[in-house]
Amino acid sequence: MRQCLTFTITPLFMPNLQDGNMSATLIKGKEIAAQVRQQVAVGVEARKQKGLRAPGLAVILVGNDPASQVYVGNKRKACEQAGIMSLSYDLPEDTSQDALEALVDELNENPAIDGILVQLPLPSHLDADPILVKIRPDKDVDGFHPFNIGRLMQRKPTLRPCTPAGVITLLDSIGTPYKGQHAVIVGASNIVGRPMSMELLLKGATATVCHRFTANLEKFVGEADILIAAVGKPGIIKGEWVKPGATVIDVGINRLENGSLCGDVDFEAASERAAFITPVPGGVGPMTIAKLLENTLYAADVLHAD
Ligand SMILES: Nc1nc2c(c(=O)[nH]1)N[C@@H](CN(C=O)c1ccc(C(=O)N[C@@H](CCC(=O)O)C(=O)O)cc1)CN2
Repeated sequence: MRQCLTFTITPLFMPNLQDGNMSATLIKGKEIAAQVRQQVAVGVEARKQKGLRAPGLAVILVGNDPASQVYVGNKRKACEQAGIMSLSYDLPEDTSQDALEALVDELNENPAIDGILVQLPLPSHLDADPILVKIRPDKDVDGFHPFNIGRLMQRKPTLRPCTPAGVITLLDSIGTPYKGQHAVIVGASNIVGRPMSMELLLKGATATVCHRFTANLEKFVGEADILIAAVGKPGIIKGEWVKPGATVIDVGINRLENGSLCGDVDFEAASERAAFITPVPGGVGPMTIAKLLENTLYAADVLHAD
């Protein structure tokens, strides 16, 4: 029986009920992510005390996508702060499929590496699927490999996709009851929407996934006790659609022309109706990185314990 690493997150807030007017309480993902990262740092230090090596993460970036460069830079910095050894591979835009797959093969065999991460999206001439399948499932700290997705489907999650796992930690932090609640996920991507629906099912919520062919999105959004917006279109969720008292988790990170970031939800209007809401930036994004570190420590402690 494999051991399971569980961390406790301290709630950071109380509901915000002022003069009978509901204005949503902010779920401060950045602060919760800092707690998770601190707990990972403690776990890494405990390994060192036992004379074990630091967990190792290989981070592969292909090309020059500016957003990916920011995310990868933040992942490497977070590794350093937690005491995780990170190996950086910054490959040119014209890297071939064969070269990338050969690098994954090499890292699969490297005993100092517990996790391999290929930053997405890849340049358009590369096919991500065969590369992600090549990563050994026990080193797949992104949780994208069919084996790890299958484990999640079977209620036996091992390495869980980082963003949905981070959303669950945020929902747990506010004491979400799940059972009897209707969770509506808008967006059906492999990275977020689909695994998010599985995570919420495992928690006992009734999960509905909406996508680009869904007729009457407003109706589904209006029925959501837990609303997860993961589309990547600024303001696609109107504030007045939100069910009063709902929990709104905005996974969308959209960069506007003026350089500022916004989510998929019309934040101001939704805050008037929701009980809890995540901001963008400072909500789900930092949790993705915190969960990556948690997965890397789990791979080292549990999957590579021998
Ligand atoms: N291999 C992967 N590729 C991608 C993933 C992933 O989980 N694995 N997810 C996204 C991007 N992503 C992680 O890589 C990611 C996105 C956003 C953030 C974040 O912290 N955002 C900040 C704002 C940062 C900024 O200034 O732009 C926030 O929301 O506060 C972290 C990770 C796609 N690719």
